[in-house]
Formats: sequence, structure tokens, C-alpha cells
Amino acid sequence: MLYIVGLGLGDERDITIRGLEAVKTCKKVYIEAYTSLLSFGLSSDGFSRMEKLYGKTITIADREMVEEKADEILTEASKFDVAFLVVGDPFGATTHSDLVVRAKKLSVEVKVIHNASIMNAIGVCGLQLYRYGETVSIPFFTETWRPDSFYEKIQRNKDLGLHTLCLLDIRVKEPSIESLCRGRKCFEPPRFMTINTAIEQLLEVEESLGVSAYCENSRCVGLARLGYEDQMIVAGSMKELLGVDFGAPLHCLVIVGDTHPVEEEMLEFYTIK
Ligand SMILES: C[S@@+](CC[C@H](N)C(=O)[O-])C[C@H]1O[C@@H](n2cnc3c(N)ncnc32)[C@H](O)[C@@H]1O
Repeated sequence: MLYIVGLGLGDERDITIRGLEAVKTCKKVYIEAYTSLLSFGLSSDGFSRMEKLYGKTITIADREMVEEKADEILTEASKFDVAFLVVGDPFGATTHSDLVVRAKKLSVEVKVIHNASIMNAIGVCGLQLYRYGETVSIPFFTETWRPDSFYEKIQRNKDLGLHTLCLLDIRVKEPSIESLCRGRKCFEPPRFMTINTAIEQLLEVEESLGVSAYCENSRCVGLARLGYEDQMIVAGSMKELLGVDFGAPLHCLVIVGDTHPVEEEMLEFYTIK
């Protein structure tokens, strides 16, 4: 059996009882590298606390391992119980549908154990699911690569009066995952995009395209470390949020569309006074 287990948004204790019971039955336990390096890899004992609580040795699976060696993981799962741990929910934003499809093709049984995910950002800031448009991802700009495909989507949402959830880029250095898998000590932390960088990039694109999808006075909500004790939610204009230090990862941003009076009341709690 392959168990795909959501770990939720906070620390290792946010696994569900059902998820922990499944992990305890497994002979092999993998964790996806992508978001887990930022959630657990930044503190020196993040992964070891998890191994202690779950009572298992955990192998960090980088993208290459998941994509290219998925068949190895699935062959193991055809012989004994294997857990694949995912920060958030297995189907939240970064879906693991590919692994499920491959498993089904190989007749490997799969059980998905859900948990809280980044989709919780939608409601926690006081805005309503029904009033969101398409979610966008904002990638890091480089000197030569400044993609703007998110702009058109934000504009479409705006024209319909809908909110936009913006997920922000994470750059994982693949060789560092290798060293992390082996030594779990020396690795270069992945880069994560802050709310401030996201807003700077958004304003740069607005300036170059100039179609008024938003401007520095547009209302937004910045959300950092959702699910952690020190989660931070601040509402204000893009210009105001540029001056806020949101601290450690992970960050995301909502661009607010037209609001319902109840949404207004909730947003008020988070608005910079
Ligand atoms: C593509 S999603 C992965 C979602 C994850 N699998 C889940 O189910 O929650 C990753 C992005 O979501 C946002 N994100 C994830 N966890 C977050 C958190 N706890 N607080 C704020 N933003 C978060 C960040 O923008 C991050 O780059």
C-alpha cells in the first residue's frame, strides 16, 4: 500500500491521527523536498524531531526522485507499506496526481490522507471561496527572464470583481537536497519569495504593461507562516505591504477584488491602522 499523507501547514505535530497511524505501519517513509525543506529543513533539528515523533527514518525525495524513480517507490509499495509525506495536502496546489495515476496503472493500492493546505489561506483572511478567481504563481525574475503570464489572469479576475491568490516561488537547489539526504547538515537553504519581492515584481509588470490590473494602491492581504504559532496576516495597499517585514517563510499574497460586507468586517481585523 502507498499512503500519501498530508502533514498540514504547521510543524511535525500537525499530522492527523489517521496519518500518524498509517506512517507507523510503514516500512519505508519518504517526504517530498519541495516545501518540506522550507518547513522543516531550516531549523537544524526539523527533520530529526519529525523522525522522533513518527518513530521512523525519513528519506527526503527531491523532484528527480519523485519523477524518475517513482517506479522504485511504487515497486516497494507493491511489496510492503510505504508512506509518502507531503507538506499541506496531497492535492493542495502542488498535486501528486501523477503518483496516484502511476500507482493505479501498476495496480498498487493507494490511500490518501488529507490535511490542511495552502487552500486555507483563502478563508483565513476573511475572504470567501466563492469570490476567488484563478490562482496564480509568481516566479522569481532573473536578468533575462521576466515572465508575466500571471498578469492576464489577475486582470481577468479583477474584471469579474474576484480575488486572486498568488503563490510565491520557491527555488530548491537540487545538489543541496542530495547532501541533505545524506548528511542532513550542510545544505544551502532554498530561496523563497517574500511578499515584498512579489509586490515589487507585480508593480514592475504593471508598469511595463500598463493595463491597470492593479496599482500600488490596490488592496492586498499578505499571509506568512500559516498554521504556525507566529502566523502573520496583514491587509493594506501594495505600497503599505511593501513596508512590512513578514519574516520567515512561507509567504503568499491575496489581491482583493470586490468585497461583501462580511468580508469587509473580517478584513478590518487585519488592516494596517
Ligand atoms: C505550490 S504551494 C504547495 C502547497 C502545499 N502542497 C499545500 O498543500 O499546502 C507552495 C506555495 O504555497 C504558499 N504556502 C505554502 N505554505 C504556506 C504557509 N504555511 N504560509 C503561507 N504561504 C504558504 C507559498 O507561496 C508556497 O510557495
